[in-house]
Amino acid sequence: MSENLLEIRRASKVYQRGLLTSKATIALKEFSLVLKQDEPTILTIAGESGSGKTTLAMMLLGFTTATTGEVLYKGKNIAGLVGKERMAYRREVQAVFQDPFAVFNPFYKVDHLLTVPIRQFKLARTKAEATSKMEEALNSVGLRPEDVLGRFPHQLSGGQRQRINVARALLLKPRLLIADEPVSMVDASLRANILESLRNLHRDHGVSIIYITHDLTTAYHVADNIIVLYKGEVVEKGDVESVIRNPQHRYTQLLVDSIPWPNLDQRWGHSIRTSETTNPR
Ligand SMILES: Nc1ncnc2c1ncn2[C@@H]1O[C@H](COP(=O)(O)OP(=O)(O)OP(=O)(O)O)[C@@H](O)[C@H]1O
Repeated sequence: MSENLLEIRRASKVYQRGLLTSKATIALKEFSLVLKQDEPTILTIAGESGSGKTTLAMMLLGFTTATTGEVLYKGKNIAGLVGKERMAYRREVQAVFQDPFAVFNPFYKVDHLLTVPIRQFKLARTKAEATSKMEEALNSVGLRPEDVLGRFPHQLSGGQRQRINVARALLLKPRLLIADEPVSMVDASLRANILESLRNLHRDHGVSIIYITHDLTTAYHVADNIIVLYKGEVVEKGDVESVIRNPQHRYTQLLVDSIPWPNLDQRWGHSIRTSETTNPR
């Protein structure tokens, strides 16, 4: 029997009242999920603003804990990981966030973002090995090392910065990548490129990806399966093709219908998915 890479068991997150309100917010309600170790997949978590997507990402990365329920990584509750296991989890579960600028320190050259994990996780024994790993990671996201290394973050485009983030994740050879709106702040012309880097990460290195987005178009191009969240609850799930072509829940229907599919498809569908047709519905 295959061991689970990730299992979320009925996780809920309740934010207690804020300064101006006495109401508690249920950001996520009894959310469950299983990803198998030997079946790498790309799963989209879709939903509009406030549906609980980021709360889920924060929970998976251990930045916030579930109010009830649990998150297990390779069978162990992440809240209880210590020592080597915690280190392995921190290395094997990586994230790429929405704002490609936020993770960079403006005072360091972009190399810093790559050399820190190499040092922290002891990924190379010599400087030459470190350089070759960095170059390999950059090449695999379609960047030429000579174009980006030695530069400061503001000297790069948003698309280049986000691809460096993906390269950083790649360097660590994660088992699971949490990509929270990774292309929503990137120029449309570069989106396909970055999403393709993510798919390559999945295809070539067996990385499972949880792709969090409000945008069903990119989800359709990138993901195998989808879970639709509405106000913290799962309203629909299944393989992305069936859910988008034939949405059952009213909310998913609204999400699908609000998108001008044909135009978006024509522009960058084919490089990412080979089997699609022009209009999914
Ligand atoms: N730290 C917090 N304290 C109180 N309420 C919060 C907190 N973080 C999120 N919430 C609330 O929880 C709900 C879910 O928020 P969350 O950020 O997970 O949604 P989201 O789907 O990621 O939205 P967006 O796409 O806008 O980022 C929202 O109603 C939000 O206001």
